[in-house]
Amino acid sequence: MRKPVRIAPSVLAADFAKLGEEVAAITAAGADYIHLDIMDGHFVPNISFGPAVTKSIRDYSDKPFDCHLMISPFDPFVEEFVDAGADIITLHQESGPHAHRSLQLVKSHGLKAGISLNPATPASTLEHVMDEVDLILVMSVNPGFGGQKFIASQLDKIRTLRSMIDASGRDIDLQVDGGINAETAPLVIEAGADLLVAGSAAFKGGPSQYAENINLLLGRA
Ligand SMILES: O=C(CO)[C@H](O)[C@H](O)COP(=O)(O)O
Ligand SMILES: [Co+2]
Repeated sequence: MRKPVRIAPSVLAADFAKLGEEVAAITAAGADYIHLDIMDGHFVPNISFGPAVTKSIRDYSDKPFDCHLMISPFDPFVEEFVDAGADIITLHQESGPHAHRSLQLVKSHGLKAGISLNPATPASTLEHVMDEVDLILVMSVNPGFGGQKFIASQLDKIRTLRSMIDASGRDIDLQVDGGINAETAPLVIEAGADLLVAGSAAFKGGPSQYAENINLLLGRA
């Protein structure tokens, strides 16, 4: 049976000068997870923030911290994110040669382990790690920046992954990230996604708009 669709607002689009308050406000507005985009200026062409900032905002929400690590190497930083209060840590399939080992490393800390695919990476690359993953993240933009346009070719990949997850019989979240708004959210949900990341569309208009933004994305408006 399909899980209810949930929302993980990305704080990349929040006001960084008041990040704690922003996290509290988006939690109160109905966020299911808090999505944290970690960028290193090496794996992706942008730098965001790291474990120290993650830890500093941990107490502003009681929702799971969903850490999307766009970094290479990945393994040496896992423990710092565990200590910072991460609940889910997602690596990129493309960020190193040992994804299976990296997933096991995350799980060895008792956390949920996710794996993400860039737009050019096929679903089939996950065939042999299905037993290790708790979350699969389909990037519907090239990672590195918020506010980009949704890449429609990823809908087929979402459908393929939905079939792979259903066939596995395992409880795996199917997350989509990048360019999610009121127009694209229904498309990815129809294709099989059950966890939506939204940065710009969740945080637009300031705190008074956050609940309305989330309701719109989840089709409740
Ligand atoms: O991982 C990301 C970028 O690499 C972000 O989570 C994503 O881009 C969210 O921003 P938006 O909803 O504005 O596209
Ligand atoms: Co992200």
